Amino acid sequence: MHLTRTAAPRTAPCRDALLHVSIFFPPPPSSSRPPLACALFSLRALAVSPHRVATVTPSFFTPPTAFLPLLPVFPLSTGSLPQPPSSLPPRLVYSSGPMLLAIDVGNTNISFGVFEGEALLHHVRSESSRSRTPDEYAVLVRQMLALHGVDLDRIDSAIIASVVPPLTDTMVGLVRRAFHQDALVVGPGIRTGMPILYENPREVGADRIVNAVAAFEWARSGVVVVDFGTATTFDCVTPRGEYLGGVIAPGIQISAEALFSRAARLHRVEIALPPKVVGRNPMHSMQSGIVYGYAGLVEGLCGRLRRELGYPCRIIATGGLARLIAPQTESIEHVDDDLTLTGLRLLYERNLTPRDGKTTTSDAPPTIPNQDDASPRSTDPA
Ligand SMILES: Nc1ncnc2c1ncn2[C@@H]1O[C@H](COP(=O)(O)OP(=O)(O)O)[C@@H](O)[C@H]1O
Ligand SMILES: CC(C)(COP(=O)(O)O)[C@@H](O)C(=O)NCCC(=O)O
Ligand SMILES: [K+]
Repeated sequence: MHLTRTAAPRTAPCRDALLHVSIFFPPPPSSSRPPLACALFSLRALAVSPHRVATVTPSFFTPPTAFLPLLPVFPLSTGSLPQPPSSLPPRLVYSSGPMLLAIDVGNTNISFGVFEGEALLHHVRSESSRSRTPDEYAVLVRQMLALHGVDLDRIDSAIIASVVPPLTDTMVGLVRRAFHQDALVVGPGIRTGMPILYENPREVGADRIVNAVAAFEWARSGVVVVDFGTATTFDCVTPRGEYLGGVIAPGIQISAEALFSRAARLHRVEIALPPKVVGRNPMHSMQSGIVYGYAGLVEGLCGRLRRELGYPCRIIATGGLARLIAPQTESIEHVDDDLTLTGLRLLYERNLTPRDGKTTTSDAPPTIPNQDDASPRSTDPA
């Protein structure tokens, strides 16, 4: 499908090591410094090593081409600014294009991701509070994004996946108030490109579909995605890219909370790796049960799923505690903290029209059926 969104800067997602830097400059007429000096000055002032700069997003640049001299700044800089190691060449991106706000509403946290093209530039989180109003969320999100240096005027589209029904409309309201846009909501009628073989596709959690879409894009084969959220979900995609269904298990944190609150002598412990499987105090004993017990749950379920599915499948994980559990398992091959946000971006792109670059849900058979669709099965031909 041809996309009409402004061509994206392509930056490899290497967020562990690299930073995305937004620098705010005074408009050229009022600035006494040339842009190149401004960039060096700003990075030094922020104590940012150029080694770690993945993208630089200059704001208030008019016109962008005036700042092309910035491009060779880091690779060529010598003297007080060190040369980047050859294994980590800085990837500088100069752009002032539109940005997409992706909102993932889980039962514990709401994640807000800002994409420019395929690059996730910023990621902020808030708790999933049902008592905040859309106005309160609008202020909160604008402030959080501004703190990250996001040029808020560039957010021209939004997509929401929510598994907390009362928060869905709140998020739609937030996007209207804060960004004057109508958000696309993942639900009945949107194109996913993925046939949904759940008995009743309307019952499956939007986050599970979003994860499945991103996981299949990653694997391009049969795949199981494990999301360590409030619940731990396992979602299976066939080698043909069909969503089959999966498993909902009690999440790690809520399982542990049940243990702490129901046993009189057990107090809350940090969910962390204990030194050994054999715990010799209450804290280590509980940590062992929680972490290794949960790793066992994951291994057991992945084995059963593999046997039942009968096709080779890759296994990818995401969610709050994925990085703690995944290394304790043999089945999980890869952890992607941003998998759900990536899935939201993919779904947004799949619902763009080539005509005007805005999303529509009307001109193709939906994958998540409308509420009045009597058929329980989805047959997206995409
Ligand atoms: N960065 C983190 N480090 C440790 N625990 C986390 C982190 N993020 C989330 N958690 C824990 O993981 C659980 C699920 O988080 P999250 O993935 O945000 O769930 P949901 O999508 O259901 O809102 C929560 O209980 C939270 O305490
Ligand atoms: C299973 C879930 C509770 C997971 O939510 P999360 O842990 O991400 O907050 C959510 O996807 C949900 O409410 N699903 C509806 C039921 C289903 O998917 O079958
Ligand atoms: K989630």
